[in-house]
Amino acid sequence: HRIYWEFTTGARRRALKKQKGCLPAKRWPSKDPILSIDLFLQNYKSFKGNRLLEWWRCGLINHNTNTIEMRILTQTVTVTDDPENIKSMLSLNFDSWGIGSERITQLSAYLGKGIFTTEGAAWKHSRDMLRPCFERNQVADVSIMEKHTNQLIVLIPKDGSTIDLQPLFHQLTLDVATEFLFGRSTNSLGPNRKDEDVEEFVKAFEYCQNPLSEERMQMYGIFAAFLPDPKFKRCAKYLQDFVDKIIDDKMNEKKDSSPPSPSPTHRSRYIFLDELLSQTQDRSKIRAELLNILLAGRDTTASLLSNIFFELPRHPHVLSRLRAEISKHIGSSPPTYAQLKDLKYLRAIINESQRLYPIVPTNSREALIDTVLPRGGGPDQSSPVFVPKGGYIAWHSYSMHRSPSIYGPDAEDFNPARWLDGEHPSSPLRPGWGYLPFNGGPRICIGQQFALIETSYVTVRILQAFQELESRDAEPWREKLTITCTGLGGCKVGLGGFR
Ligand code: HEM
Repeated sequence: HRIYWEFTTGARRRALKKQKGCLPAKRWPSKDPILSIDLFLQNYKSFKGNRLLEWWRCGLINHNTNTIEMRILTQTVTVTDDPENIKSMLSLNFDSWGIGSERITQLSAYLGKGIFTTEGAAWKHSRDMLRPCFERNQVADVSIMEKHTNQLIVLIPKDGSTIDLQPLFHQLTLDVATEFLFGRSTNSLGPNRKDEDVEEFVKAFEYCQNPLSEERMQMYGIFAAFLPDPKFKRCAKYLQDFVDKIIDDKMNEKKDSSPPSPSPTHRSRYIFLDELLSQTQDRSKIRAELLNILLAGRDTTASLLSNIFFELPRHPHVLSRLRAEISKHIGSSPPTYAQLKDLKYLRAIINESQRLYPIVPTNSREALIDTVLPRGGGPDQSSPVFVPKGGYIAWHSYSMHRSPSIYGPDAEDFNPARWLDGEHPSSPLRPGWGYLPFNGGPRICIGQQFALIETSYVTVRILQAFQELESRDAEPWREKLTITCTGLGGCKVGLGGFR
């Protein structure tokens, strides 16, 4: 078998390496030459201490490289924060890379088969069905956001007492996403809210996204990752039942000859759930598509809002400049889409927040065929690196976004001015593939514009409503890493000067 392999696959690989001039990437040294147990334990300890992202970033810096190979237990992973390598995987060489069998297995277990868990024709079909939701005229209709943001503002204490905005942002983005995509909101912030159902749903989603929860790590320690998890199954079932209820309600509404329209704006909107129901009656397919899009649209924008309101009160000059921009361009009335697009400083704040705290700070792809990364091999890391079929590459936007070679010596500071031409030594800043909050290439985030408008809308409305914003948390930002990343301590603030 080995001789046959050397003459076929082996010979093909050697030829490819020679043709492209491939050299091996640096290897992260390990005390245990077989399973790298020491590296596994260091990863585990960093994850448990909520500092895995920093640990990886420091690893790359300390090894003086942007691309490094690491063996953990039975798997070899190449970690890179080199924009050229990321561009090659996500765009130039897109067809050679898949989202990875591990991701498909893990996410399908609770989401089913949808845009996040499929590839090829099935993925394209899901994406084509979703695309009309995010056309300009859909995203520009900010009326949905007004209603839900008002409901959130009602729930904020007006006397300046401390409130954690993070859970409220999670409810808000769920309410907005369900109304936008399904034509019917979970309305968890509304006056007649059925809190318990939505709370359970959010908890179940969070559990499934983070099977290595603190609860399980405390119970089983390092073995948590390898033991069966009955709670995961219960949570996955809860998610399915919750979404089934939305589907049933919609079907019943359709059966009813004169359905009460929830809002006049809906009649002209493209509603994703309506489109799904017109294409298939297969409940598991509909459910999977809904859960997939909820994974994307829910906690991502909530985490971004939470990070922005974490930073704003810590930088009074940034906050007052933003207030000045809002009063100049909008005043105190609800903003329009066009006005929001005009807020250059707000956009710089959003960019800066996503730079320092990317919501998807690390991601991976699996080689579908023998292929190469353009850089990272050899003593100066400038040669291509060979990646065999099945090889895993993890890229690290978190460390790329903090790289002084792209953002200058103050890369670790929160400074929105770096995004404004002429206001920072590294200006004009054009990081290209060195800035990737929404990914790039054919699988770029389809909800990017929607997320930016929602974030801008909510930020403006809260600042219009409250003249005072204070941080009530002395702790620095720390990561809470699941498949996305949010601030561990939430977003504790005091809001006053209500008008
Ligand atoms: C700040 C908010 C958001 C961030 C940072 C974000 C980021 C991302 C990233 C990095 C990906 C690529 C994932 C991968 O390839 O592995 C992605 C994909 C996606 N996002 Fe977003 N996203 C946000 C908000 C939204 C919203 C609000 C929606 C929809 C309502 C959405 C829908 C999607 C979808 C459907 C995909 C899958 C695209 C595909 O595979 O073709 N996202 N997002």
